[in-house]
Amino acid sequence: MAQIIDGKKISSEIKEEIKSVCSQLVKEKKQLPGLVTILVGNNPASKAYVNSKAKSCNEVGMVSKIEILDESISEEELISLINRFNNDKNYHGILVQLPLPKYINESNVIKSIIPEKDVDGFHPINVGKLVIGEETLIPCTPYGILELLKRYNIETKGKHVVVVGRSNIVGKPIANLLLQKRDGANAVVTIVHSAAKNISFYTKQADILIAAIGSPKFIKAEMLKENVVVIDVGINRVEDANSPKGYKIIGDVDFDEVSKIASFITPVPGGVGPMTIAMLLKNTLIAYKHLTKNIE
Ligand SMILES: Nc1nc2c(c(=O)[nH]1)N[C@@H](CN(C=O)c1ccc(C(=O)N[C@@H](CCC(=O)O)C(=O)O)cc1)CN2
Repeated sequence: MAQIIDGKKISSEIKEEIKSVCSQLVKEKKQLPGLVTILVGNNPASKAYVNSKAKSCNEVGMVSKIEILDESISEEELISLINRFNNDKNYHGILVQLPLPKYINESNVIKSIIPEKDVDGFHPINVGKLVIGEETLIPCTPYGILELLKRYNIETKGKHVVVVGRSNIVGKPIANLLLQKRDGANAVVTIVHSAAKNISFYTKQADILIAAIGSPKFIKAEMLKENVVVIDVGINRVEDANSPKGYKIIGDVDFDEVSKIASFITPVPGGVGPMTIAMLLKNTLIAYKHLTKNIE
């Protein structure tokens, strides 16, 4: 039976570490790190994530602001708001909750955030730095996966990591990070996606499997080898008549079957998800440090 990788526990530990840094800043009467989160429209899941980010900021002692904008806002108005925060010294991190309404060009919006405040790590300058192995703000979910592997002492050097999914938020950045030699994981990486003719051919070779496809229970035990490490990034809402909410969250991996053959596995919920917010706080602290030079 696989050992559970407890993202909830690790994310709490990271938040405690950040909280103690913020307490020290208070003692030294220094400015506190600040994060502004921008939400366009009223997608219930996005609203919940934004509230959760603000709550976590408050818990660790960071300054936090939520800007909720009507779905009818124009791209120009959104970018002009971002520009205001680009120049606001109270906020060191700016995050625009995704997805955006279809009529707003996501790429234009991401590019309008100055790279120094881009705590999502989605700006092309930060993406480029990540790919060439330079220090930068790393997208929160991949950063969380690296932290889980590190804190569970899971060796990646020379291991074959198979990433299923090629999104800009998870698949591409985690593949690049795990590939890195200098200060990196030094793994052998394969990216598989929906156009692959025989996905199992690739997944069966994985020492570490990262599932980020957005398809409930897509990864089955017979697609994997014994003792594989399984990281499930999927967050899929499926109907559940037994839940008061009417739905439950499940991952991209068939947890019940796969946990019988894996050596380590992340659950959903409680695995990678909580790490996304913990690493957002960490990125806000890193951005603060660079912008203010207030911490060694
Ligand atoms: N600007 C961004 N937008 C989005 C990102 C992102 O990193 N930046 N990621 C996702 C949503 N997301 C954060 O924004 C996020 C997703 C899931 C969780 C989480 O803690 N999940 C829990 C389950 C929560 C539930 O019950 O609904 C878990 O897996 O245990 C946190 C943050 C898309 N948008």
